[in-house]
Amino acid sequence: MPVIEVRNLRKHYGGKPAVEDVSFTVERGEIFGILGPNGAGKTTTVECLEGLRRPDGGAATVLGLDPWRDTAELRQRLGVQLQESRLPDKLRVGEALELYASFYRNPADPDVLLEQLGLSGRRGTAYRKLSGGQQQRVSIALALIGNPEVAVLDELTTGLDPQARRDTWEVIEGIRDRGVTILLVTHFMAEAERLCDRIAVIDAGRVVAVDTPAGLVASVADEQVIRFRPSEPVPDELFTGLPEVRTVTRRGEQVEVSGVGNVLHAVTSVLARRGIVAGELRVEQAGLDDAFVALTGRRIGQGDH
Ligand SMILES: Nc1ncnc2c1ncn2[C@@H]1O[C@H](COP(=O)(O)OP(=O)(O)OP(=O)(O)O)[C@@H](O)[C@H]1O
Repeated sequence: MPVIEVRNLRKHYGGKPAVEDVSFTVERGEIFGILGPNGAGKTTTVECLEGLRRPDGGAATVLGLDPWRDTAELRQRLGVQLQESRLPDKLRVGEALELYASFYRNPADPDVLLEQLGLSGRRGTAYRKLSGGQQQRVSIALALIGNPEVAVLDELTTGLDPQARRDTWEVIEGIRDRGVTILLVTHFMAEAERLCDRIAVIDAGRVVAVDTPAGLVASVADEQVIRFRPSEPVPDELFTGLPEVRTVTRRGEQVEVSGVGNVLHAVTSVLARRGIVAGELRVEQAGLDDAFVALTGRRIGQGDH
C-alpha cells in the first residue's frame, strides 16, 4: 500500500482555484518531491495531507488514514516542518525539543536527535542566537521528534547559503536511510535533482508530470539550450519563428534559446543575417531546469546554481 495516495485533489479559496487536479502516490522509503513555481498549489496540497485543510474534491490518504477525519491519529505518525517555522526567541533548543516531544506517544530522544542533526552543542542556546542553518535544523528536529513514519518538509532550504543547503541535504538523506518517507516541497531544481527519488511537477494547480529526475530530463534529452549575450537587443520573435526553437527565455541581458535538431545553426544564422554578434555563446544539453520549462513553459529556481 502506498504511504501517501492523492487522487484528483481539488481545493478552491473563495471560488479561486488553488489546486485543480492533483494525483500522485508515494511509496514507503521514498523521498518524493513536489516541485513548482510560487502559487502552483504545493503548500495547499500538503496542507490537505496534513489535515490542516479540507479538500473540496478528490481524495487523499496518508498511512491509510483520512487526514481530515483521522487528524489526531495522523498527527502522531506524520512529522511536519512548517514553512518559515519560528519559535519564541528566548526558548532554548533543548526546551523546544522537550516541549514538542511531550505532544507524542512515542517521541524520539531529544539528545539523540540533536546529535544526529549536528546540534548537540546547542542544547542550551536560545533559538534566536542560532544561525539560519542551525534554526533550519531545529525545525527539522521538531518535525522528527515524534518519531514519524512520514515527514513533510516544506521549503526546506529557502534562505540558506549554499553550504548550509548542502549540509541540510545530507541530513535529509540520513533521515531517509533510517526509513522515514519524506515528502519534500521545493522550488529549487538542484535540491529536487539531488534528493528526490521521484518528483511531481505541479503548475497552476495541476500535476504536469510525475517521474524520476532522470526520467524528466530524458523527456527533453534531444533538447539543447543556447545561451548568449547579443551585441544589440533582439526580439523573441526572431527565434520563436524558427521551427527548431521551442522556448526563448531571458535572464537580464542574456538570451536562452532551447530547441531541437540543428537549433544552434538556425539561431546563429538568423543572428548573422542581422549582423548581431552572440557574445559568451554557450551550448548545453538540457537538464531538469529545462525539463521544467518544457513542461510548464516557465522557469523557476533562478539563482539555484
Ligand atoms: N488561505 C488562502 N486564501 C486564499 N488564497 C490562498 C490561500 N492560500 C493560498 N492561496 C492561493 O492559492 C494559490 C496556491 O497557493 P499555494 O500556497 O498552495 O502555492 P505554492 O505552490 O505553495 O506557492 P509558494 O511556493 O509561494 O508557497 C495561490 O494563488 C495563492 O495565492
